[in-house]
Amino acid sequence: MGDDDVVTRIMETVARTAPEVRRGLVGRRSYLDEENPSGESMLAADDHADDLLEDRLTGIDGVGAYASEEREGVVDAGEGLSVTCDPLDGSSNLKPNNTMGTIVGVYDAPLPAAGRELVAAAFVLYGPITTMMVARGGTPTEYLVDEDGTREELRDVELPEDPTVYGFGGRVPDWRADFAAYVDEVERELKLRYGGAMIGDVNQVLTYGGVFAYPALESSPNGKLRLQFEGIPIGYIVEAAGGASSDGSRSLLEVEATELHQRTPVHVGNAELVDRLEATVTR
Ligand SMILES: O=P(O)(O)OC[C@H]1O[C@](O)(COP(=O)(O)O)[C@@H](O)[C@@H]1O
Ligand SMILES: [Mg+2]
Ligand SMILES: [Mg+2]
Repeated sequence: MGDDDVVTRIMETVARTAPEVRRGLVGRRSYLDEENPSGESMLAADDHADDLLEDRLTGIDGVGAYASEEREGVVDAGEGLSVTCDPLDGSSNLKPNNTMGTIVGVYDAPLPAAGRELVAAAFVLYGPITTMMVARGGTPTEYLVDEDGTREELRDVELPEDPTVYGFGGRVPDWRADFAAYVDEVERELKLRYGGAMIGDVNQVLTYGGVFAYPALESSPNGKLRLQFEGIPIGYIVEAAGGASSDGSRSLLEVEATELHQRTPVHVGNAELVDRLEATVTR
């Protein structure tokens, strides 16, 4: 099977697993007595989604490695492409029954790998309906995911030219002065839409235009989000939709990946808003 067919199988498999992940949320809203490699508490739902995705994705002929936010090392699955997952992005939203997602990256290289090695990226959004966004070279396509995991193509996604929304993570007193100055400008022009799951917040930016950031913090100079599982796939999708991504000084796709669980500041959205961010903050 050529790499292109393997990517197709990966995307079909993620879609087929999505309704199972969604059904598995029920009854898994409690925290385990465990931390993930980033030192964060894990919900039973994080663990369950990770196990499901690992099982299904490593079963594909042509997938050689699986890694996720929820496990320390890389699972060896033989020869082939490397798949990364954030099995549940925004899982602290499960308790208040709010939006969450699954983020997937496909790399043609051993992990950790930089953005230039990415061949496709996708996310599933568990909102009022289940949708999936897939980017593999061209403009991203949004799909509706049915209850049996089949996909119906909805639209090609390009960022609207007139942005309207913003959402920024982290506690405001923990923001650096340069980022706070940028926010001061942006909030005069756009309206706040922050839901606490990057995937939901980024999808609002893809829909309405604007900017999402989880910036460098005083207490955490590399921010919160993970480059491999979150930053690179989301940067790739937003850039494919005509927008831009940045760690504060360069595209997220240009950041070197030295550790599997390394963190990075994440800023994505309309190019003009990301350019202005880069001109305002120092990194
Ligand atoms: O609770 P905070 O600090 O606002 O963090 C929210 C951010 O953390 C995340 O939940 C991190 O992702 P995980 O849920 O996959 O750990 C993002 O989705 C979100 O943008
Ligand atoms: Mg996440
Ligand atoms: Mg997660």
